[in-house]
Amino acid sequence: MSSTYFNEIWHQSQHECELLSTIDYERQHQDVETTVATMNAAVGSVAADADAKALLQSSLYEFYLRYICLCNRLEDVYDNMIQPQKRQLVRKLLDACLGRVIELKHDLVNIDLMEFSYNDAVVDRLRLTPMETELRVSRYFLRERQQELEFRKRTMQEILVKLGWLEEHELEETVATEIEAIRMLQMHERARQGRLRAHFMKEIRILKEKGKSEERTEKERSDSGLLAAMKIQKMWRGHTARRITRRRKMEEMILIGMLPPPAAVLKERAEKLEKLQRNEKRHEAQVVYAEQFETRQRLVQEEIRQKHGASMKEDIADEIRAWVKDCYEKTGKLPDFPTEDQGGSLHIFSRPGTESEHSRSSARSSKESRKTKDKSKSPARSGDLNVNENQEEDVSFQPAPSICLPDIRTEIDLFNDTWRDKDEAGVLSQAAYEDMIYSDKYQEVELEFRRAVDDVMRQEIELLQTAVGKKLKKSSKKTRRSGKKNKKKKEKDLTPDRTTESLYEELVTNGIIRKYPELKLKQFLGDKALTARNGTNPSPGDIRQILTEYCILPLGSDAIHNCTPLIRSILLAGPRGSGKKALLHAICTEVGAVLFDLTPANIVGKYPGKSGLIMLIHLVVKVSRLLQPAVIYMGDAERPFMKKIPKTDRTDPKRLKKDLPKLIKNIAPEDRVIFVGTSNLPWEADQKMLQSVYNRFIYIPRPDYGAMSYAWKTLLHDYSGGVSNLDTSAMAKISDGYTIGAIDACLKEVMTCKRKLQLRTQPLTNAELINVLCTRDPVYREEEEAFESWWSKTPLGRRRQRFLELEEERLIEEQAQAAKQGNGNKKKGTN
Ligand SMILES: Nc1ncnc2c1ncn2[C@@H]1O[C@H](COP(=O)(O)OP(=O)(O)OP(=O)(O)O)[C@@H](O)[C@H]1O
Repeated sequence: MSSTYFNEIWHQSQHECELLSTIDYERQHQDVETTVATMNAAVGSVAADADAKALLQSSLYEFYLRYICLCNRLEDVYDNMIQPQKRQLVRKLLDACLGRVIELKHDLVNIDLMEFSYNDAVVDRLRLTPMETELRVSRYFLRERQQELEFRKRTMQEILVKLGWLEEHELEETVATEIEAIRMLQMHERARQGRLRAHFMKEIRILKEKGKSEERTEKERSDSGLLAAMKIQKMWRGHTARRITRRRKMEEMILIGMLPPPAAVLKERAEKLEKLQRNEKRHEAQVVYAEQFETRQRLVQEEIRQKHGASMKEDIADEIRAWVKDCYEKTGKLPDFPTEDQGGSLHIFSRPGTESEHSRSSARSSKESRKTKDKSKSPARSGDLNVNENQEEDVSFQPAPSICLPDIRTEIDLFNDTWRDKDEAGVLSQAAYEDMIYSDKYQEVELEFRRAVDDVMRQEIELLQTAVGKKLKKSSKKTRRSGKKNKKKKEKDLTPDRTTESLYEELVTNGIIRKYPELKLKQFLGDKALTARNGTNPSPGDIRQILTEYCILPLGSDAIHNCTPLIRSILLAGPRGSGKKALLHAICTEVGAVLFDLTPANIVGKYPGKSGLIMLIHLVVKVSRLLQPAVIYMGDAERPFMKKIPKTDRTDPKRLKKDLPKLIKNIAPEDRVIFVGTSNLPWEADQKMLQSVYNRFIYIPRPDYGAMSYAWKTLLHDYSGGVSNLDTSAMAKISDGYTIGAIDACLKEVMTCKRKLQLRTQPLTNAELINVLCTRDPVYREEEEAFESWWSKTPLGRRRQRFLELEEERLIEEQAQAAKQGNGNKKKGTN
């Protein structure tokens, strides 16, 4: 597809984003106020309350879905667009929209009091398929860090080889040259011809020997030869006709989708598709143009500095002096010069060109302060559901004010000012526009010089004030603020003289940082739910989406992380084989994170003693901060908080009990680090402790029929190479209650190398799989109930429970009132 196509999509998306954000903005400022007022006023009225809530939910859900579709489109544009200035803008808009999706998600969780939100009516109204509502992980997370990730991978391999845990040849990726490949082909072809010739000679020899031994007449021999030839012909013709018919039938079945294509064809197709998607040429062009853009920016900036620097400084200084003089003449006093925080001399003059920049920068600074405020104080946007008891009682569902919407508006304004009406007809080059580089850099240089001139002017005014006899009052604000900063306790660095590389090597050597299998999130099989479900029974697609929103997006981009509610830790709970570790690996793979493993069994005997433990925590916190994004993992997350440890357990799981809450608290709001725990038995832990460590609790249930059927089909195809045509729907029904992990293990056991070779002559039967499957334990109803009951005791579960109880009480009250009224009316009627 051409750049013009993506340009068009971009313009359409901008237009839609403008519409969407305008309505969203208005809704935030008017709709919510009225809705919340209605909600608060309607304390006694069940119907009004429920209506208001439903209205708000459906409105938020609609925005949520529309933003998701928009983000997917913008992501596609960003991946394919080449022009660097447009890419810059699309990237900012994409990040802001992704941030808004996450904000809306948090609002929905607050309203639904469930981690998963559904609203079939909205999906139906927007005419969306479940696939369209799935948020895509941005490809730029990995693509723009490719070199860094490759370097890190190589370093890890080298360390592992040095330790002797990996074979050296695994390191070398043998890429054959063209000549080597031709030589190899020639060698094999000669060998093949040699084998054929040997075979042929052997047959001739056998025939000769036969001829000698059988003494027959010439006629007999020719008759029997003719007969034999006819027989062979007959057999061969029959065989080829059958083969052609079979092939045609197969092709027809594949064409109409009744059979999956053979593995080789599928692989070829997937490779072609991937190549097409990768669009390597566009990506190479992006890099080239981006480099050109950077070089031009640097050169233009230097040129402006040299050409206009002196006159710019003079003009600014003259302007300020004139202002001071003017003030002195009018008031008889020397004015106070605005501080740098206030914007310096920009605060005094609203110059064209500089004003917008100033307003934007001040908007940004105020936004930053808002962010820190929000992340540290406001529970509504903090992402932490472990609030105190009073808040737990609070079942109001007020959406929090958005931090991302102003960002979206800024980017839209920028687009409207610069790009919307730009005449690009006939412009085929994707190079950056020089005039834009010039004006951007001019403003930047002017700001830079203004700051320098402001400093000088401040000193000048100070001198003047002392000369006039009035001492300058120092800004008390600043000193107070710096005093506050100094009060902040700084963490002690236990390893000040060590390089990041040496710390990394130490942690890899000790197995704390570990290699993980590369697994994409889409490899976690299963679709999104087609219809609304209850909160504890999400589909695999819903789980993929929530982990994208809670973990992958904030870890993948700084911009998204800074504007979304902070989630420091998450607990994945589910039965054995439900894919908890697979999801952890998918999170790491999608963002290229470094994985720290603090599973109790993994740290046994490492960093012994109290000082050792302090060092371990210090190293994990420090290195994870240095090598962001990072995931700190703890398997068997319930074990540090278990009330009773079995005597057979020699892993000392309580070792980290006291330090875990501290470790989580040490994850600073600006760090792209997340703590992920997994557990099969979360109810065995002390719930208070568990809830002091984890911000979110996600239950991963066993798969439903749809996911199971899909998993059987996919896994069977992978294991058999597309040869087996087993009835997977029957298997999905039979294996109801098992996890996909159990199916995977079962297939691994049945599909041995020998069995795979026999598949063509001896097709796979259901009985073979069932025999192995029934040796494994399914997820029993009791276990499922234990998970559900455990989830209902998590902070969100408790809030939901409380809300349901209140609803029930109100409903009973309402019914009682209705009954009273009914009786009164009856009495009136009889009187
Ligand atoms: N939805 C799924 N899609 C694809 N593969 C899955 C899915 N669920 C589980 N698996 C596969 O099942 C196997 C076991 O999964 P995994 O080890 O992640 O489970 P787990 O929940 O961590 O188990 P345990 O609690 O026993 O450690 C893995 O090979 C994983 O890829």
